[in-house]
This record gives sequence, structure tokens and C-alpha cells, in this order.
Amino acid sequence: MAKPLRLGVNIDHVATIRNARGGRHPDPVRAAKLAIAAGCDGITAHLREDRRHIRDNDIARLKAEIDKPLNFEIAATEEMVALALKTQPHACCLVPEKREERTTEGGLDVASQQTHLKPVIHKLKHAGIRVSLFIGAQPEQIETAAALGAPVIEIHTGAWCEALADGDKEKAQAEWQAIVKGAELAAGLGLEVHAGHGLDYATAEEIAALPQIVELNIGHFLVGEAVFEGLSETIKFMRAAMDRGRVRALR
Ligand SMILES: CC(=O)[C@@H](O)[C@H](O)COP(=O)(O)O
Ligand SMILES: NCC(=O)COP(=O)(O)O
Repeated sequence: MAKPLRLGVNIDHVATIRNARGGRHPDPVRAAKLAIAAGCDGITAHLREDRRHIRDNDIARLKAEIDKPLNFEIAATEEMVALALKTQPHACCLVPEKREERTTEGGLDVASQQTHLKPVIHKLKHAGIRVSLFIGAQPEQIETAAALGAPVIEIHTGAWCEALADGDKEKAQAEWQAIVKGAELAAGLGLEVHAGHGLDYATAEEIAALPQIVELNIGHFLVGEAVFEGLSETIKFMRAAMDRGRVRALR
């Protein structure tokens, strides 16, 4: 029996728009409150090293002002881990980060960074923060995540979504099969399985049919679509798409 599927709304790109002009408008914390009122289950925010969208003060305000779980995305650096320990979010998702990249290009290579990640995961867990690792669906990455003691993984769905958008059916099918197999493997190893990056209504509906997945984190599409439909409506449409997909997991 599939568990309920949570929607985490990533509000990074509200801050991207704010920062384009400086000042305070539009406020990502206001967007987070609106997203919660529209029915999402949690808020995700990524404090990048270069502060290109979310800033330190946004994180402090999110923690103080929202009444749903905060999923704080960070690179596993000393500075960010210290900020996570100070903020005490519900969850911390460790993500890879490259200063020059346009967006998070792939999953965190946990298999090659075990010595660095083990104490970071331990520190965050010891502080009562639920640790998640944002990884690709390769078996080696999933098995290492489990061996490192992380309770949660988030599968990077970007390559699948991009292949679909490019009309590359063969690549999309291969990426999808990897996600399906990866979700099965991870759940079998006792990991809680989340997914995200590049999801839209159609891909969220599709992935919602995988019974092992219990949370989707979605941002860029929602903020872009909100320009046309408004944020509340967009979140309600997304919730409906996820629910349609979930029905298939319950059959
Ligand atoms: C880790 C992740 O997938 C999100 O935080 C996403 O990266 C946010 O958008 P940018 O990659 O544009 O910062
Ligand atoms: N971890 C993925 C996330 O938070 C949202 O990614 P996107 O929908 O902004 O691409």
C-alpha cells in the first residue's frame, strides 16, 4: 500500500526575482506562507554558497515564521553545516554545488565522498535534523547513502525531465527506468525516498505513481507557472496532478 505523497514547495526562484532588482519584493517567505495555505506539506529552500537567490535572513525568517517542515538544502561545507545547526530545520538535504553552474546539474557523488560526508551526516543527525542526500539513481550511490546512515534520499529527476523536454525518448526511457529501479532499491534498503528537480505537472503525475516515493520537491516550474495562474492555483493544480498519479500507485 502506497504511503501519502507530500509536496514540498521550493521557493528559491521567488528570491531570484527579488534579487533581480534588489529590495524586498517579491518576498520568498510570503510565498512560503501562501504555498502552505494552498495545501503544500513543507517548504524547501537552497542557500547557495554565492547567495544567488535565498539569503541567510530568508532562512532565519522561514524557520521563525512558517508552521510546516523546513527542508534546508545545503552543500556539505563547514559554513553551511554551521548554519544548519544554528537554524535547526526539520530536514537538511545535502546537495552538490558548483559556483558556475546554472542549476544543480546532477546528484551528489556520495560514493566518492564518504570520508567527508560521514561526519557531516553524523553531526546533523545528532542535532535531531533529518538528513537527506540528493543523489542520482545509480545503485552505487543509493547503496552508499544507506551505508552512510542517511535516513532519506532525494532522487535527482533533472536528466529525465530534460530528456522528455528535448523529445529524446530513448534517453528519457533509460532515465525513467533508472528512477524506477533506484526507488525500489532504496526502499528495500530502508531509505525514505523523495524526488525532485525539473518536475512539472506531467512528470509529477508520472512519478507519483511510484509507491516508494513519499515526497516531491518542486520549485522552478511552480514559480514560473505562477506568473500565469497565480501561486495558489498552481499549487492546487500540482496537488491534483500528484493525486492523479498516486491513484495509479494504489491500484
Ligand atoms: C537542489 C535543487 O535541485 C534545488 O535547490 C534547485 O537547485 C534550486 O534551483 P537552482 O539550481 O537554480 O539554484
Ligand atoms: N531538490 C529539488 C528542488 O527543490 C526543486 O527543484 P526545481 O523544481 O526547482 O528544479
